[in-house]
Amino acid sequence: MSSDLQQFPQMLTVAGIDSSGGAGINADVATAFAHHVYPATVVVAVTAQNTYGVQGATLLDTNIIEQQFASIADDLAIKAVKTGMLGDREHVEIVAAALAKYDLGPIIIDPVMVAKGGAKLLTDDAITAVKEKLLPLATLVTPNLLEAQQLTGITINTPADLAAAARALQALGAQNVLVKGGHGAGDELTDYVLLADQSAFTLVNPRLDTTRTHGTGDTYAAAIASNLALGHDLKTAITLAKDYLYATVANEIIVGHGHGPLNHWAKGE
Ligand SMILES: Nc1ncnc2c1ncn2[C@@H]1O[C@H](COP(=O)(O)OP(=O)(O)O)[C@@H](O)[C@H]1O
Ligand SMILES: Cc1ncc(COP(=O)(O)O)c(N)n1
Repeated sequence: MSSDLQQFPQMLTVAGIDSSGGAGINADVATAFAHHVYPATVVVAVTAQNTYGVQGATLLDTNIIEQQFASIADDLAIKAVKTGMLGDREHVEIVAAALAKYDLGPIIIDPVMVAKGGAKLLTDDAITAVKEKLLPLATLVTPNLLEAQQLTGITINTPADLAAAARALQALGAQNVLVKGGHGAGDELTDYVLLADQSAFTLVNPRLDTTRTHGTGDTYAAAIASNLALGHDLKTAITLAKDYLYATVANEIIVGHGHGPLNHWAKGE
């Protein structure tokens, strides 16, 4: 049973733990399980948070982060990796170095900067490191509108701005770009995808009237990584992930009293 072909599909999430279970690594693990994909984890940060906000965060020692990567790379057969909360410049650089060192399959970079409640999950001085060290490694980068603006310096008001920002992210080194539209105005939310071959498409869905959106970005990127680990091509992986994400928002579960978590079981089985 040593052949790679016989290995169960495996993905890796490199991110922070959310004590309330709805975002970060917790969301990624739930998403991978829902896709019948085995999740491994490199814990970068531990947060104290709930559906009201983030009450505390600690970044782990960089040595144990490097060791987690080495342990996983020595044994598992990771077919796709995603990153989430990385905290500060030093941790962005450690993670980028490990992603460059090991072959973990396609790399999905979710450039998490600010939590739904407004807490900063990435220091300002780390943004340059994200641009210079992480984006050149990215098979796909998945910023929300605010993150796309921060990374490119382009203010996004129109579809033309959105396309320009996606092109600018490609110019920074990301092969493919998904700008998420959850922070947009109006009744419809539009995600914009620019692929490596320069083709572009949008994914449009109605805005659901809910505050239970804690962990949407993490869940989306983890679903894409899971679909890639299952062998889907990138466009299919994104499209299937969007359907999954929509179902997790549409089929509410009641947990907590603020921005509640998603229903990761929404697709059944
Ligand atoms: N209220 C909502 N109804 C339906 N889809 C939503 C809602 N809020 C967010 N989403 C979807 O979740 C995805 C991620 O949302 P977004 O807020 O842009 O990113 P992030 O969670 O990283 O801040 C997007 O595809 C967006 O369409
Ligand atoms: C550990 C961790 N990682 C990521 C997020 C972002 O999730 P959201 O934007 O939905 O609050 C979070 N709140 N906590």
